[in-house]
Amino acid sequence: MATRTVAVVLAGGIGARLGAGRPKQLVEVGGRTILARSIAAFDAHPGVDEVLVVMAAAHLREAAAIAAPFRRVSAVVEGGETRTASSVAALRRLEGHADETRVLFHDAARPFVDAEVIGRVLDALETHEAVAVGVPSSDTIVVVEDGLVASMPPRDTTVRFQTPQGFRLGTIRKGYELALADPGLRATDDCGIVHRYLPDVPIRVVAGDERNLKVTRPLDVVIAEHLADGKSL
Ligand SMILES: Nc1ccn([C@@H]2O[C@H](COP(=O)(O)OP(=O)(O)OP(=O)(O)O)[C@@H](O)[C@H]2O)c(=O)n1
Ligand SMILES: C[C@](O)(CO)[C@H](O)COP(=O)(O)O
Repeated sequence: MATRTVAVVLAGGIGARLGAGRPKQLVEVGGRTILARSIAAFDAHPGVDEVLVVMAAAHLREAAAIAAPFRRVSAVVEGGETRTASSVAALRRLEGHADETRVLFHDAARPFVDAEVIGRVLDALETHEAVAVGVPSSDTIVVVEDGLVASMPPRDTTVRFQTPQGFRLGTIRKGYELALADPGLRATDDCGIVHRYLPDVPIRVVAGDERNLKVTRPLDVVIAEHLADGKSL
């Protein structure tokens, strides 16, 4: 049987930083919810077989209604308290899938992910077990400890991570198995799990896109409306 590809759309957050009074993925930009836009990108991609949506318990019904028209959505499942817990909820749902399955984790809050970015991740998964998406930073990135600059990596060695992040299912399962046994577990993304708990697994970084922004704060909605209008950045 051909290797399957599952896209996990992580929509389990509450959008505290946006402060819209409801989860930001339920907010409309250009007349369509952020969640619908994110699901649509994967549902329409020829390399994706199945889309799994993870949503906060209180909004499962709204998410199911938004997901209903998309034919590749297999389920809308309840997430957890943190993004990490929502990724784990998705992995539990994928327990019956083979280790070689390709799995893409995407922030529902990035509604302008496009087919080229998704395609680059899938292509890189042919040769790598873990793949990240990055864009160059125009700012200098520094590591700060106790209010003091601890290190300044040369800017041309840094990128800003976006999603989707892609993995062979067996690899990310193993990473989370080790992570969940660590009482000090803290991670902001799924590549962070592989980097920390499976340090021998190389994570390939492919080019992202500035339009693939994460709607996080009110200014991001202004930019998202601009992009939804078909305008360029
Ligand atoms: N418990 C959580 C927290 C976050 N996410 C998802 O992970 C993505 C990135 O998270 P973030 O931008 O931080 O979203 P929120 O947690 O909703 O935002 P905030 O931190 O401002 O509350 C989002 O699509 C969000 O819905 C999730 O699935 N489950
Ligand atoms: C996964 C991510 O989008 C990569 O930049 C980011 O780490 C998510 O962070 P958030 O605090 O959950 O928005």
